[in-house]
Amino acid sequence: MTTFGESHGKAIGCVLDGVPAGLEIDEAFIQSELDRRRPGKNAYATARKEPDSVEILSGVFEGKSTGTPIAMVIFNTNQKSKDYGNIKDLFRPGHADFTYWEKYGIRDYRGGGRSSARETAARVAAGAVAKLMLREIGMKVESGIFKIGDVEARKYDFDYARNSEIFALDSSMEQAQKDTVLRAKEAHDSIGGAALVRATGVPVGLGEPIYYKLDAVLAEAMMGINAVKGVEIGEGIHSAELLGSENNDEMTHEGFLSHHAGGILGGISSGDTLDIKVYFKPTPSIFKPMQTLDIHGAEVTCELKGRHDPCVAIRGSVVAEAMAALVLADMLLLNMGRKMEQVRRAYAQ
Ligand SMILES: Cc1cc2nc3c(=O)[nH]c(=O)nc-3n(C[C@H](O)[C@H](O)[C@H](O)COP(=O)(O)O)c2cc1C
Ligand SMILES: C=C(O[C@@H]1CC(C(=O)O)=C[C@@H](OP(=O)(O)O)[C@H]1O)C(=O)O
Repeated sequence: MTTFGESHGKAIGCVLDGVPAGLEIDEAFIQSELDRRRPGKNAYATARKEPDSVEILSGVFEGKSTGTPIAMVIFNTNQKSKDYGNIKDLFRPGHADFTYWEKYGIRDYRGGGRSSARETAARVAAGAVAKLMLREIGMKVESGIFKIGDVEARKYDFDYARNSEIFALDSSMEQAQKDTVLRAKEAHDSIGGAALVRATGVPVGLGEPIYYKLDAVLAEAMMGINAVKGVEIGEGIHSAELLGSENNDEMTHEGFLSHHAGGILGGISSGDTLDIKVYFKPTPSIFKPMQTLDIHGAEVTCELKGRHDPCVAIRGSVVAEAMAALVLADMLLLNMGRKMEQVRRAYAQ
């Protein structure tokens, strides 16, 4: 996948290459995935209202993939770029303004340009196609928010079906998480959070033993999402506190007796459910005055306008799902023909 476009430009989109021919492309499903990530839906998201209607430009004929690049476009409709005039010459603390300016010497300051997570809509469109492919072989990728600020769900048991309201299932926990977001928002501030991405139906054998380990590739894909600051697989950093006897997943004919490895051993999927925790920092653009520098090097106060998410983890979790689906789809294709019997079968006369 490659993406293009800026937050306040004409459009954003993606080109997805390598999709096998003959995959049924359910456009309604792709749109429904975009609707889950779409901004402007509720009090927990940025107020920027974008329909995020996706249009397929190529690679699909009579409802099926043709094996050629699938290009998709989403037009921007609600930029309100005037609100960003006051950040033209200054660097928002915590955002990419400073580094883009230093690196390129030119910056589309309207809503962060290319550094805005508006771009992630295109990833969700591509991820939806990957999900369609995974679906055909019984794989599913879902996510839920397990932590907002210090409000953390103890058991990660989400109602994935309510996928536009992705908080913990436990209703008192969900309320506490929602209250935490609204409190931060009312204080003109923002709050961090974390999502659990879960893939089920994953076959044994995805991921390469050394250079393209499944956990390494997933971590790179997750860290490539705006505002992601940490990724854990399975027990993750907590495993550093455990004894081997506590952390090992013992095996029986019924399967693994526990789930600390998170579905990956030696960089290769074990056939167990895949568990990836993705940690998002708080939204950098907040409505409290902050000290910063301008492009001339003067110390100035940054007072922001514009429309921003109070907690990026909520919509970010949908992006994390898309990235996981893309990685898994890649790994499925990479895993073809790794045994001579598969090669013989594929080329049998
Ligand atoms: C779904 C999503 C929505 C986001 N919304 C905002 C936002 O409204 N305002 C903002 O300042 N940052 C937002 N961010 C985060 C910035 O895009 C990100 O912090 C910025 O590009 C700097 O990159 P870094 O945090 O990875 O260093 C969002 C991130 C995601 C994943
Ligand atoms: C528009 C979206 O989210 C945006 C992500 C974002 C950022 O800095 O990441 C900043 C805000 O928009 P703008 O680029 O206009 O400042 C958010 O509204 C979207 O997700 O579709």
